[in-house]
Amino acid sequence: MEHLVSSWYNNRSLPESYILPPERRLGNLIVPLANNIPVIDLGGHDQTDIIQQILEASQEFGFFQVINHGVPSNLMDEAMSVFKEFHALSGEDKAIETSKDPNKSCYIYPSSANYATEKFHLWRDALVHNCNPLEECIQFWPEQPPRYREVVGPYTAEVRKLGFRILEFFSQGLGISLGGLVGNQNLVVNHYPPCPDPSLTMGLGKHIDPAFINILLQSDVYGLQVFKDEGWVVVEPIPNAFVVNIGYPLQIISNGKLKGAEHRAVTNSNIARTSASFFISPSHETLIEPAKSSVDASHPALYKSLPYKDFIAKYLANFSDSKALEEALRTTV
Ligand SMILES: O=C(O)CCC(=O)C(=O)O
Ligand SMILES: [Fe+2]
Repeated sequence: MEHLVSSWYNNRSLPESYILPPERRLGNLIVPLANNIPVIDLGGHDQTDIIQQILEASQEFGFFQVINHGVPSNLMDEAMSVFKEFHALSGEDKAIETSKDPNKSCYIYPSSANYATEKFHLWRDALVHNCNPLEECIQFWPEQPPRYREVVGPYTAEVRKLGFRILEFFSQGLGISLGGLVGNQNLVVNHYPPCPDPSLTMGLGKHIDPAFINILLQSDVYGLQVFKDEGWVVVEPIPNAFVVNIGYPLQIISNGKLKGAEHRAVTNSNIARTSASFFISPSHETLIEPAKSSVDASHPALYKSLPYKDFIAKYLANFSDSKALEEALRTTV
């Protein structure tokens, strides 16, 4: 646990191993606020209209925010509080609280999970655990802070319901049933402590998620950025909203119509930022391929057909190079 950033960062200058290579540095570039990422009201009754808005946002940005989504705001606030309390525990306590499952369905790591081999480290700690089936997983979750399970259990159950509702909108919009293809549902609680020099470091580098969708709880601290039209824009935190982004599998299933948007999380020097990603992913055997409804004579299949586990192997092998990943997944015609 000694490598967790939160275990050692206090009053330290930036260690060399956290400094990005020059071509990846942010410098003093000011990134503008994204003023047109759609905020979709899920409280309305016109399902066709909601589906249309979700599809348009996913085509244009791969990102949208949702409000009136049904997850109680006090549950969101309490979940964020216990996530912060968890990351404030000592390294020793974090080790104890994440070692309850011998099969390691709950774990914590610094940086990118490739700490030993990566060229530079990220300014981030991540707690990961499974969320489904809840009754089975919850016994392996942290018991510190004392309210962790009591709060995060109902929180993940509600976010899961929301996630399946959004997947159903995609299913109707794309003409394919996604609900039956779901496998893993897990929570990743990211923590980015205040950083001595945000211009030289990265919280979470540019990536497209490998899940169907991510339902992200951002705190009120800025840090999430999306790549749009050759530039980065900031996703503004909106009280009580969730950020939803689509991952590569939906880009492939929609035959490139929907966009798995590239995004990253930057650090800041004043205040810690905590975010919680709820990923809904395909099962290992699910064939990730353009849906028949997305392919016709004028829209030939752009992507190969791969079981999700093979998709993941290609994803991991090309993690740091999005062009190489796209090439590895594309058909050769
Ligand atoms: O911290 C954030 O806002 C982004 C998190 C993220 O992209 C991820 O967990 O995949
Ligand atoms: Fe992500």
